[in-house]
Amino acid sequence: MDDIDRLEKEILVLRETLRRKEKEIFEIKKEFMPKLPSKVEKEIVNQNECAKNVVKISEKLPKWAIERYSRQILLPEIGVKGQEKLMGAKVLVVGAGGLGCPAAVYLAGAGVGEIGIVDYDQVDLTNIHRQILHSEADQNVSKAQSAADSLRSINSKIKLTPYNIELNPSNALEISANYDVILDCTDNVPTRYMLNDVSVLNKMPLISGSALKMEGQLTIYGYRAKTNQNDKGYKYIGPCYRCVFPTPPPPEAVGSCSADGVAGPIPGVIGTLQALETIKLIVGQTHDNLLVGRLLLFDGEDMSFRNVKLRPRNPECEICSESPKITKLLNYEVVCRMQSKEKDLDLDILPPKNRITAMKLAEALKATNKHLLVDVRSEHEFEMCKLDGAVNYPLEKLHRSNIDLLLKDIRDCCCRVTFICRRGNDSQIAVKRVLDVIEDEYKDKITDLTGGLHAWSKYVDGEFPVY
Ligand SMILES: Nc1ncnc2c1ncn2[C@@H]1O[C@H](COP(=O)(O)OP(=O)(O)OP(=O)(O)O)[C@@H](O)[C@H]1O
Ligand SMILES: [Zn+2]
Repeated sequence: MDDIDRLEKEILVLRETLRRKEKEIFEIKKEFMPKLPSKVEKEIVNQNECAKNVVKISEKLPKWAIERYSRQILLPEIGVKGQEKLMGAKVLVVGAGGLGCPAAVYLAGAGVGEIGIVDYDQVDLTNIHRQILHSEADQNVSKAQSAADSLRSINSKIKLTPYNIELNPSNALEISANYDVILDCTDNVPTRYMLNDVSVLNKMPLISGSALKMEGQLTIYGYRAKTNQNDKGYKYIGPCYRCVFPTPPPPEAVGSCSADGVAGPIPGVIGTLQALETIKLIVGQTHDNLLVGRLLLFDGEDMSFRNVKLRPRNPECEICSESPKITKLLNYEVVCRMQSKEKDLDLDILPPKNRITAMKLAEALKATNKHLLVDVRSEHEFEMCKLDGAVNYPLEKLHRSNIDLLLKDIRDCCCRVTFICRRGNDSQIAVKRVLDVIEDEYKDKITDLTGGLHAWSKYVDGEFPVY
């Protein structure tokens, strides 16, 4: 009996050992088995499903896009949704110059789905210090084409359409209708008014930049936002360009890069910020964060950025009011009384005897050294390059009060006098002013150099710089 008891006890101990060993094996196996969801674990699974939804959205963005644009997708301001919007957006950049080049670089870099670039001009050596999409090898190539080629090398995943044409009232509405946003990167008043009217008529925001000398400006015109009060669903928040500037400025008050100069980084800063505003607008930032109803002023001399409030939207505005007077595009060169393209037009205000060609002047200068050359360009330009022996009387200082000094020079010289400028128009104005006051005996001896220093460089001395 004792033996039976002892054996039964041994079996119990062995069973206990077996259970323990089985538990150990179970614990080891559990590490490699999927967990069964508890209540808490179920919630985690649900969250993961939400995460899966986010992943599902981001699945619209292919791997290459997530990798390529990751640095901006990481920003809460852009994120996956913002990137999708950027990739679906169509932006028209008008002008592939100082502003258009940097603006387009950042738009292409950000992956804006379609970029149209309009410019009628060809690349010139004087452009390259600021128009960063063009290189020396692109001289005389269409700017629109050169810009599109450079942008393609920055981002081959986007659609680029170069328009090697002048945007004008006959084509502007049709071309821009293919886009969501317009960037005004041009340099002339008629085109500014036209782009404003295009923006209002086609209901698309206009990101407007300008840069001259050491200063730049930036704002957004024609910005509309969703509203519930209105059946149409949208209303204007800020002004349009006409609300702020109902009438064009007088032609003489308008400067240009070719006449007044510009430091390359100025349009670089403004064009870059045009791209930033465009990106913010596309990803859906509200007007509080955008330059709507305010103008950003950048002064490159003291490095200040200022915001000034713009005039509010004009309820009587000719184009963006409830009952607009302007319902189609106009002839903006006539309305603004100025040309959109800088053309080498001859003022032709002098009689032929008071004009001399570059070739004739070269012969006359060879024949005698008693020929006074009066250069009426600015002191700056005169310092840049001048004809041998020329004296400088800038046109802006050539008024009745100080013209006497010049008349004395002419009388003392008692020989022929030729007035010179860059293209041959200011020199005619100077000759006219002098002819109006000088004695008759000197009148036949006074001429202007037809076509100015550009003609001198073309017909006499190819080494003379053209700028
Ligand atoms: N209506 C228009 N259609 C197409 N392109 C335009 C229009 N108006 C202006 N542009 C373009 O806008 C660009 C403006 O560039 P930017 O201000 O740097 O001046 P630019 O004309 O290249 O140089 P510069 O004044 O020194 O000769 C130019 O390339 C010009 O050809
Ligand atoms: Zn308006």
